[in-house]
Amino acid sequence: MTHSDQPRPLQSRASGALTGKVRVPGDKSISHRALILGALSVGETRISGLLEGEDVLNTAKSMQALGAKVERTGDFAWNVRGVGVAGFAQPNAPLDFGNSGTGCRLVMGAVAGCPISAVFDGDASLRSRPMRRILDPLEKMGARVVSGGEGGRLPLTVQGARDPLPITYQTPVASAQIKSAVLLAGLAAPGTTTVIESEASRDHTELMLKHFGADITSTTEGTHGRRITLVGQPELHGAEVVVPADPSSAAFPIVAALIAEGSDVVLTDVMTNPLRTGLFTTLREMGGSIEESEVRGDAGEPMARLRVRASKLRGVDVPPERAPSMIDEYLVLAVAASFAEGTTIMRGLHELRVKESDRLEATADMLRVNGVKVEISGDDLIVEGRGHVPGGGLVATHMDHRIAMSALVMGCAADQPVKVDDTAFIATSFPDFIPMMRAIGAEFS
Ligand SMILES: O=C(O)C1=C[C@@H](OP(=O)(O)O)[C@@H](O)[C@H](O)C1
Ligand SMILES: C=C(OP(=O)(O)O)C(=O)O
Repeated sequence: MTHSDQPRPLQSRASGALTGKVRVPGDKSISHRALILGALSVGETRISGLLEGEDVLNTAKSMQALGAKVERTGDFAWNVRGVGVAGFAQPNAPLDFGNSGTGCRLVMGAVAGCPISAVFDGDASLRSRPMRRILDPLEKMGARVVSGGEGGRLPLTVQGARDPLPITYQTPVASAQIKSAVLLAGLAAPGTTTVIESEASRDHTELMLKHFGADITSTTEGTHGRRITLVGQPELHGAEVVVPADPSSAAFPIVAALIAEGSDVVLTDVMTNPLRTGLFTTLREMGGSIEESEVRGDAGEPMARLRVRASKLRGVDVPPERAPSMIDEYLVLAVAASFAEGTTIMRGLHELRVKESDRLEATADMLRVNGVKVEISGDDLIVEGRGHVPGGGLVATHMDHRIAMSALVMGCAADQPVKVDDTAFIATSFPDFIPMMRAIGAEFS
C-alpha cells in the first residue's frame, strides 16, 4: 500500500482535561497472526475486532495472494478459509508489506516451509530494515534467498523448502518476529522445532498456535527467557479469534490523559498480556493513576478496562529486561518522562534503532526540538523531566506512525503547540487515532 506524496502535517495544542470512554482498535500483533494462522488452517477462521490498519490489510492481501480466501464480513469482522499447513500456492506478483516488519517477517517464515517462491517487498522504511535475522534461521531450515537481498534488505525472493528441516534456534535478540518466523516455518517440518530466547518476547504466536490445535509448549529458560517447542506437521483447524484492543495503541490516549491536567479517560477491552504491559508497570512506578477492572481472558489473551486519571509523574529508572514487554512504547514513555519531575533513564534500547525509523535518535530529536533536555548514552535514553514541556517544535516523523502519535500526544499538554510534518503513517496501526483523540477533547488542527 502506498501513500500519496503529499505529506499531511498536523498541530496539537493544549486542550485542558481529556475525558470520555474509548475502545482503541484491535491488537496489531494478534491481527496479523489470526490472518496467517487462518490461512494455514483447514476450514474457516472467524475473526472479530481485526485491526483494519494498513499493516494488517497488507497481510490479508498476501494471504489471498498465497491462495487463502479472505473476506470482510462486517465492521472489523473477517473470515479466512485456509489452505492447510505447507499449502500456500505460488503467488503471481510480489508481496507488498508496505510499512510492516511483522507482516513481512512472519509471512517469510510461513513461505519458507512451502515449495514456492515469493518476492517480498515494502516501502522505503521497510526496505531499510534488517531481514538477515529472519533469513539466517530460515536458511538453516532449507529455504533459500534466490535473488535480491543485498545486505539482507528488501526486495528479495525467498524459495521455500520442499522438505523443511526442524531446528533448534537461539534467537540473537529478543524478537517475537524472529521467533514467530521460525515457528511458522517449523509447522511444515517433521519432528520438533525449538526456539530459545534469553529474554521472553510477546507470546501471541504460541498462544494462538495452541488455539488452532498445534502441539506447542513453552517453559522458562534462565532468569527471563523461554524455550518453545513445536511438534511439526499438525493439522491446524480454523478457529474463532476475538482480537482485544491494542495496548500499544492504548498507550497514546493513556499518556495524554496522564499529562493533561484534570483528565479522566476510560479505555475498554485493552489486552493485558504481561509480555506487553511494561509501559503500564513503568507509568504506575512514575505515579500514574491507571486502574484496572473487568479483567477477563479470551484464547489465553487477558484484557481489562483501564481508567486513567491525570497524575503528577516522577522520573524512574527503567531496567533493560523490561524492554521486550514495551518495545514499541518507549517513544510515548519519553513524552511522559518529559512531563515528569526528575530524570528518567530507559536502558537497553538497541532494538529501537531497527524499527520503522531509528527510534532512539528520532525520539531524542522529538524531545529536543520541543525544549526537553535529553541524551543518548550507548543504548540508553536519558530524559530530564521538568514537570512541563515548552513545545513549539516541528517533529520529523520519518515514515514512523509512533513518532507522529507521540508528538501529537506531547502537544496535548505542552506550553506551545507541537507540529508533526506528516500524519499519513498513523493509518498503518491506528487509523482512527485523530478522530478518537478529538472525541476525548484533544485539539488537533
Ligand atoms: O511480533 C510482533 O507482532 C512484533 C514484535 C516486535 O518486533 P521485534 O520482533 O522486532 O522485536 C514489535 O516491535 C512489533 O511492533 C510487533
Ligand atoms: C515496530 C512496529 O511494527 P513492525 O515491526 O511490524 O513494522 C510498530 O508497530 O511499532
